[in-house]
Amino acid sequence: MKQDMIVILDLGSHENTVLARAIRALGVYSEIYPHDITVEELKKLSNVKGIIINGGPCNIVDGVAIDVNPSIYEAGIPVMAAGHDKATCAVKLPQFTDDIEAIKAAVKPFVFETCKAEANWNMTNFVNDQIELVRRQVGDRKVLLALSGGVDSSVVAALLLKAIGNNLVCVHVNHGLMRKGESEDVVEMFGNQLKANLIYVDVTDRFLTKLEGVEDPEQKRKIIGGEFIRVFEEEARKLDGIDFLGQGTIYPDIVESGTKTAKMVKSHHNVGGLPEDLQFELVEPLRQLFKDEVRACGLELGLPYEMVYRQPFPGPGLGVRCLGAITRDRLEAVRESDAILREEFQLAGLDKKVWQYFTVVPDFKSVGVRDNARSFEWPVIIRAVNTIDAMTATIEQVEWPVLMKITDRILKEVKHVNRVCYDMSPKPNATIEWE
Ligand SMILES: Nc1ncnc2c1ncn2[C@@H]1O[C@H](COP(=O)(O)OP(=O)(O)OP(=O)(O)O)[C@@H](O)[C@H]1O
Repeated sequence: MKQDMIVILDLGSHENTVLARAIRALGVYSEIYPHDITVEELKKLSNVKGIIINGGPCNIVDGVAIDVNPSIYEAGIPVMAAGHDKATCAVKLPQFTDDIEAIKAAVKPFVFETCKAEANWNMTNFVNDQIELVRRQVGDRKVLLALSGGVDSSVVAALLLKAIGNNLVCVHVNHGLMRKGESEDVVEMFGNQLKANLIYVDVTDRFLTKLEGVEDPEQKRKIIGGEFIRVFEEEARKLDGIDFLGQGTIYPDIVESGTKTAKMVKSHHNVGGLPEDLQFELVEPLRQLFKDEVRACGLELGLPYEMVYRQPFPGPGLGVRCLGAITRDRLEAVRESDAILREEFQLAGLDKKVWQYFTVVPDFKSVGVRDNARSFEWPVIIRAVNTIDAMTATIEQVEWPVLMKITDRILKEVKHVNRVCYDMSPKPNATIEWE
């Protein structure tokens, strides 16, 4: 890492990541470390230009107020504290809020005037650094990567491809629960255009057979996740001489699973659950990036806008939008109606505005009329929500004519459907997904 860095010491603030993002938005790289880091550990990090002690409400751990190692004040690195009265440094600020612009303004003088940090954090430098680091780590050995077509694994794939070319082996599993055209796009982009070493496995029948008659959402998720690992494992065992596993781990995954004051510890993002005898060393080139930086990195690597700004998609795919026990006809209805919704949202310019939008097909029918005769068919439910952090969500107020056009197309083009509804429920009380 050649870039200058401001180190944030986590003293129980909820805003550590906002602070890190604010500093990075100023063009200076920043990372969060536990409050009790030692001077020796600090000195091992490259190019540390300054330290910000970030105090906050969670600074009592197991009944004891935590504090930084006093020797860090003597490390010869400028120190600033926010929301920490006991700090013994010259610059002290009140506790930060989550307003990124306000934080940027507050820390700017410290970062540039006191620490003399250079604004050299940008994606061109990052990509060049990572290519060098990956080459150093991997040498001429091989890396296996599970490539979903999602933002994270796609950006990892593009980066590793630049770094090690055909020593990267990508595996894309089509479990039959992908959106329309999604697996085809992965093959087109990575297989045909970028000429990656791509193994494409279509295991639709295997997944749908496993899922037959399974109604419980948790059970469905478990089967899909478990079966995915089995398929991936089978493919991995067929290959020779793979030492590394590429992963789309990003910085929030690291922070959430690693800080000492965090109340909620989430498990590390990975292709978890691989058997122990399949031992790989990990290659995680995005582990320093926030999601918006991952997207910027993808663009820097030349991936198309639609791919890096793809809306979030649940791991179990359309499986949790085909409610109850999955059947092929309803799965097809979800896939086709979702494709129509995406097309029409794009035409109306809503694809760049709405955070997540999709359709759901429940496992009950209603009475309708088709060709002058009674019909008994499925409804399609449209959902379009906005959120900042996925903890709460509001409903997009889609213009009536857009909804009418989508409804009209779904009723005409999607088989076995006679009704379209719009889900008006915010989170809470509803969740974003139905299952
Ligand atoms: N169908 C698939 N084929 C190959 N790999 C997959 C598939 N689904 C998931 N993966 C792998 O599992 C990882 C975690 O999947 P998850 O659905 O949680 O995606 P994510 O965290 O949104 O990441 P991504 O943006 O890469 O999809 C992915 O990054 C990818 O490596």
